[in-house]
Amino acid sequence: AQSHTDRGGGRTGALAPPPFADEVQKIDVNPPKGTRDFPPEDMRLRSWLFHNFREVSRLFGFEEIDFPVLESEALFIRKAGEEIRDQLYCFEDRGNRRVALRPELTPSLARLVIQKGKSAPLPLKWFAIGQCWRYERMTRGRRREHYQWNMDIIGVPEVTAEAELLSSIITFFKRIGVTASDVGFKVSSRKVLQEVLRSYSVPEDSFGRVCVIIDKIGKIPVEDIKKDLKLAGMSKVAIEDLLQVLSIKSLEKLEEILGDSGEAISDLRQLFSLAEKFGYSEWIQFDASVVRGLAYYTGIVFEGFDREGKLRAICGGGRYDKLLSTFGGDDLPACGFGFGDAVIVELLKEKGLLPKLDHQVENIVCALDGDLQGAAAAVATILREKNQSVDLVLESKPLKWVFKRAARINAQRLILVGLDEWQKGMVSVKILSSGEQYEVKLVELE
Ligand SMILES: CC(=O)Nc1cnc2ccccc2c1
Repeated sequence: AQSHTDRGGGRTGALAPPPFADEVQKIDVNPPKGTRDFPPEDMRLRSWLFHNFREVSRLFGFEEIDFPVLESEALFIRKAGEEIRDQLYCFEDRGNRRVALRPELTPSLARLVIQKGKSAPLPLKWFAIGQCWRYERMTRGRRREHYQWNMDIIGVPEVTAEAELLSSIITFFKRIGVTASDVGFKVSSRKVLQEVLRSYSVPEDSFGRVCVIIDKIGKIPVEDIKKDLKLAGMSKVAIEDLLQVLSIKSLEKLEEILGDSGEAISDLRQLFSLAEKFGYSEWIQFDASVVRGLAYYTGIVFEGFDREGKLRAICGGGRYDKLLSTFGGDDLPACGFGFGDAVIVELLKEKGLLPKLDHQVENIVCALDGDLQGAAAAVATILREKNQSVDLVLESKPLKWVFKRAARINAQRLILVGLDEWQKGMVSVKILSSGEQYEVKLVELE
C-alpha cells in the first residue's frame, strides 16, 4: 500500500505533492562506516597501484589466485591474543554457520594450497590482491577495510625465498619512484626470540603469544609489555634479558649474545649476503625488535618502514613454516608478505609521488542530426573494432555541448557525422589539441 504522509501545510493544487506520493525516505548515500567508495578519480589511483602490484608479480613469475572474502570463522581462530582476532568481522549466517569476512589473505592461501594438495608442483609462487576486513569500534575512526597485495612462496625452506620476496617489494618501490632514502626494511628472525625463550625454558606453545606481545613494543607502555609477558609465563629475569636482546641492532652484537651456531644467526647472515648479491643491501637493516603481530611467523620477519618515521608499517611479512600443518596439511615451508593500499598512498602524498591520472578517450563521435544516429553508431563500431576508444554521443546535442564534453573527457579527436559527407561515404575529423580539421573516407579512418 502506498504509505502517504500528510505533509500538512494544507497546500492544494500545483504545489501539493501528488496524492499517495511514495514515501521516499532519502537513503544515506555514504558507504558504511569505515569503508570507502571508489569514484572514477580514486579508482584510477587504485587501478594504477594494482597494475604495479600485478606487473611486479608477473616479473617474478608469480601466478594470480583469488578466494572468497567470506571464510569459515575457524580459519582465523588463533589463541595468541592477536589484534586481528579481537577485531574479526564475524557473524552467524542463515545456515547457522560461523563465518567471517577475512582479516588477511594468508589463511585462505594456506587453505587453497592444502586443497590443491599434491596436484600443484612445488614451489608454488602465488599472488593475490584482495579486500580485507576488521570490525573496529569506530571510536578509533580507523578504516574497516583495505586492499592487500600478497605474494607467497610455498615449498622453499631456504632464505632465498625471503630474499626473492624482498626483491619483489623493492622492485615495486622502484617502479613507483620510492627510493632507499624514503623507505627501508627492518629484518629479523623469530628464531632469535625462540633461542632466548628456550634458554629460559618458556613453553613452545606460548611462543606465538609472546611474539604478539613483543609486537606491541612502541605501541603500549613497556610496563604493560612486561605485565603481559609475565602473564604469558615468563620470569622477571627472562623478560629483562629478552627486552635487552630485542634492542640489538647489529648481527655482530647478536652473535655475541646468541653465539654463531644458532639457526637465527645463520639465516640472517645468509639473507644479508643474498641482499648483497641482489644489490639491495642499502634497503635492509637488522633490527631484533621486529617480530610482526601475526602469531604464525616462525623465522625471518620483515617490515617496510618510512625513514621519516611518520607512518605506520608500509608492508610486512616473513616465514610461516607451521601454518599449513596447523590446518591439517603436510608440513610445508612457506613465506610471504602483505602490502596494504593505505599507508603507501600516504607515503606517495608525502613524497609528492602521486601519479597524475586523468580519464582519456581517443574519439568522441557525434551525429550532426537525429537520423544519422545509426551512422554515428556504425562509425563508433568501426573504430572500436580497430581497438580505439569511443565516447558515442547518444542523444542529439548542440555542438557547444559536444565540444564541452570532448574537453571534459579529454577526447583526442572529434568525429562528426554530417549528411553531406555521409552521402559521400565520409566523416569529418577534428584533432582537438591542434584544431586541425579534415574530411576522410570512412574506410580510410584509422
Ligand atoms: C592503514 C589501514 O587502513 N589499515 C587497515 C585497514 N583495514 C584493515 C582491515 C583488516 C585488516 C587490517 C586492516 C588494516
